[in-house]
Amino acid sequence: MALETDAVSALIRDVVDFPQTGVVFKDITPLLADERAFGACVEALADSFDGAAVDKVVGIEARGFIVAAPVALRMGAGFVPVRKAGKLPWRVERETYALEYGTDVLEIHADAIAPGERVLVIDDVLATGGTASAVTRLAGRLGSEVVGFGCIIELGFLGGRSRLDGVPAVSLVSYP
Ligand SMILES: O=P(O)(O)OC[C@H]1O[C@H](OP(=O)(O)OP(=O)(O)O)[C@H](O)[C@@H]1O
Ligand SMILES: Nc1ncnc2[nH]cnc12
Repeated sequence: MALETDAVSALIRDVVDFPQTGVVFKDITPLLADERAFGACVEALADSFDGAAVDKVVGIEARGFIVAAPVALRMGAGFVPVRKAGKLPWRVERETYALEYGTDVLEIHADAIAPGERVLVIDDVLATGGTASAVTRLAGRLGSEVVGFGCIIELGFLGGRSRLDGVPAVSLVSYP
């Protein structure tokens, strides 16, 4: 069944000047609260990478976890968390990155993905692409291949797709 994009975008709320002046924040909490629309997004993302032989789905703290974990289960793939600095208990690989409203540090467990495994990265939003490209570098350091990137919302005017180094990217609702 085709995703009803208009119904999904009607459940995304614009919050002006959050978390800082000049940013229009895309709030997905109304979408998450609608099980039909949320489920349709999960299904659409999983279906988009159906033939990609994905071993692991990587999700990014915090909002990315909400989307990536159900996508992983639906695809029959394992889930791997990428977390903000200092949250993971085991040995980590680390990347500093910039995003629309600041800089941050992301970490992944050094043994979370086996060399050669095929990885799908799932997040809620693609904005500048800083987060997605940092995660791609982390996965690459573990010797895995990033075969796709999927998200609910793409802020096209911030150009994030161009930072994905040709990794096939799918977004469900795009703001050009
Ligand atoms: O393409 P970018 O410019 O990197 O922005 C996209 C990222 O920004 C948001 O995360 P944020 O760091 O705000 O964290 P949160 O999920 O904890 O709210 C969003 O969930 C993406 O991960
Ligand atoms: N404008 C925005 N809204 C929601 N999440 C974001 N992550 C980066 N930019 C964002």
